[in-house]
Amino acid sequence: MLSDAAPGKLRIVHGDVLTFKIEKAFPESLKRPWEDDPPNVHIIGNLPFSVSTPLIIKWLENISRRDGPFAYGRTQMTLTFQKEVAERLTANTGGKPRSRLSVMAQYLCSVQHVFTIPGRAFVPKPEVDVGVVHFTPLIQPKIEQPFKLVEKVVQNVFQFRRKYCLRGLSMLFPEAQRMERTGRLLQRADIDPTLRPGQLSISHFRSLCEVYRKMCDEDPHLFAYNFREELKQSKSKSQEKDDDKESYVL
Ligand SMILES: C[S@@+](CC[C@H](N)C(=O)[O-])C[C@H]1O[C@@H](n2cnc3c(N)ncnc32)[C@H](O)[C@@H]1O
Repeated sequence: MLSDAAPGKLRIVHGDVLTFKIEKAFPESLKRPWEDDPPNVHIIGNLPFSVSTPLIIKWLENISRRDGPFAYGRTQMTLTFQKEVAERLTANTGGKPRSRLSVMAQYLCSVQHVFTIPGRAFVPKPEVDVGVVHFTPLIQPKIEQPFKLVEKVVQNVFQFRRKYCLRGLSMLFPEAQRMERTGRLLQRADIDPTLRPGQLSISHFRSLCEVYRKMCDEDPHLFAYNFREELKQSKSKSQEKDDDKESYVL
């Protein structure tokens, strides 16, 4: 009905936004160099919250690679989120909602919580209020390292959000050299180890990512290191030892 009402002006595509190739949806002529003003393509979404949060992570990674919807240039986005997620996306350093999402969004985009829509504006009324967030990709990201590397550092820092940042960062390193290498990372990045995750600014994260990148270049196994795997392996080794003991007793 909508496309009939606006012939030639509106095309409705039925599909899954998680797999739809937006980079093929518009003519090539709309493409703009990255450094120019944003192109005449705007993503507007009011999706279920279970879709919008994984989607923004996927689109942030697309921004870092300048592909997907950002093959047209610095495509702007206006999306809705649960209000608390909108507050995390836009939180400043030291703010209560400061989180992994704040750093991941703000190192790549200028992010603005434009307004909040009260839950009562919707039928049926959701349990939560809705935040409308506007994103404009930055010409120059504030951290110039691969997305996955930034994600790994940020994720590790925020996994112990009430502890000193030292705690989460230490999990980037194998247990055997954990304390020594964490100390070296913090010293080389010139970061106070007793800062809490929420107190770290984007430029603190930039220094941490740069030094961690150098450490990964020096040790090619480091980036693949996952402390959960090490934990699992050491648990299964001690389980094996216990099993051996039991069979001896039997
Ligand atoms: C909150 S409603 C918004 C409806 C309408 N766009 C509006 O703003 O009033 C969310 C809509 O997202 C659609 N949706 C859910 N998952 C989707 C997905 N993976 N891809 C595309 N649309 C999706 C639902 O069918 C539903 O129509």
